[in-house]
Amino acid sequence: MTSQADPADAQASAGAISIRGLSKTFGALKVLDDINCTIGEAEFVSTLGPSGCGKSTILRIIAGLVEPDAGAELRLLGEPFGGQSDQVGVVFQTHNMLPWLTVEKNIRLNCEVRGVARAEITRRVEEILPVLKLEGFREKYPHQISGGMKQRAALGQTLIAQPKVLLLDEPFGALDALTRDQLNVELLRLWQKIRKTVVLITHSISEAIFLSDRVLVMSDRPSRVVSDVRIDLPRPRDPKATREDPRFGQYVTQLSALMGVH
Ligand SMILES: Nc1ncnc2c1ncn2[C@@H]1O[C@H](COP(=O)(O)OP(=O)(O)OP(=O)(O)O)[C@@H](O)[C@H]1O
Repeated sequence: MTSQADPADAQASAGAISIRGLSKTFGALKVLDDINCTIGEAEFVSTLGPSGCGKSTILRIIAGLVEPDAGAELRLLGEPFGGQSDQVGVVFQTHNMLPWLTVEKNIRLNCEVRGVARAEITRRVEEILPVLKLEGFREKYPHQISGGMKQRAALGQTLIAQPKVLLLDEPFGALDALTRDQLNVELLRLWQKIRKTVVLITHSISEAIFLSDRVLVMSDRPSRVVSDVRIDLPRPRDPKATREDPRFGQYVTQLSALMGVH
């Protein structure tokens, strides 16, 4: 995404996601106020902002789950938005696996309902399960696996449909700090392999820095993009080396100040 002050408008249509003049009002509550940004293809962008500022609302609009106010110009992969799209996959904080299906069957389901051929679904499952470290748990039911595994399976449910854009709404937010750190490392490894466009919502400044190419900072409601920070840390990123890089600390200081956290 580019900030509102960024003169990259000419390249807007080249991005995976292009948002111009996006506002959203729920009744009397103005949540989003003229959001403008572009997210490039294969870019990993995180969004930070105060609680309730509208981060999830932006994601839900991109996912076609919420209507923006009139006047917004939204493009997905160069095309005007047209509601929900197969090109977009979403993972929320809480998984939506069906309790009566195994991990594998839950993952297959997203393709089965789309009419993908059985053999092709099997091919994709065999590719995805090892990447998500779920091979040994394919026959387990959701209640038999840990919270971290459930969120990995939720990622699998989305990835199997091969979306070009991945929207992650605090996917590990409900997990303990250690599991969350581990899953972030795995997410990064996965992203380095699949290189999809990712938009992540998080409350964690260090998580945003560790994972992202750019971090967008939003203001309080009515919310705008107040800053767009490019994270210039080398990839692939090793957790220890990245956190020990002096620039990591500088980004923490910069983003903390922007967030009003001192
Ligand atoms: N469908 C809806 N109807 C009415 N109000 C809504 C609806 N969805 C969101 N809101 C309101 O819009 C505001 C922004 O909500 P949103 O969930 O997008 O914020 P957020 O930044 O993701 O919050 P958090 O960081 O706490 O998860 C909140 O005040 C919320 O109550």
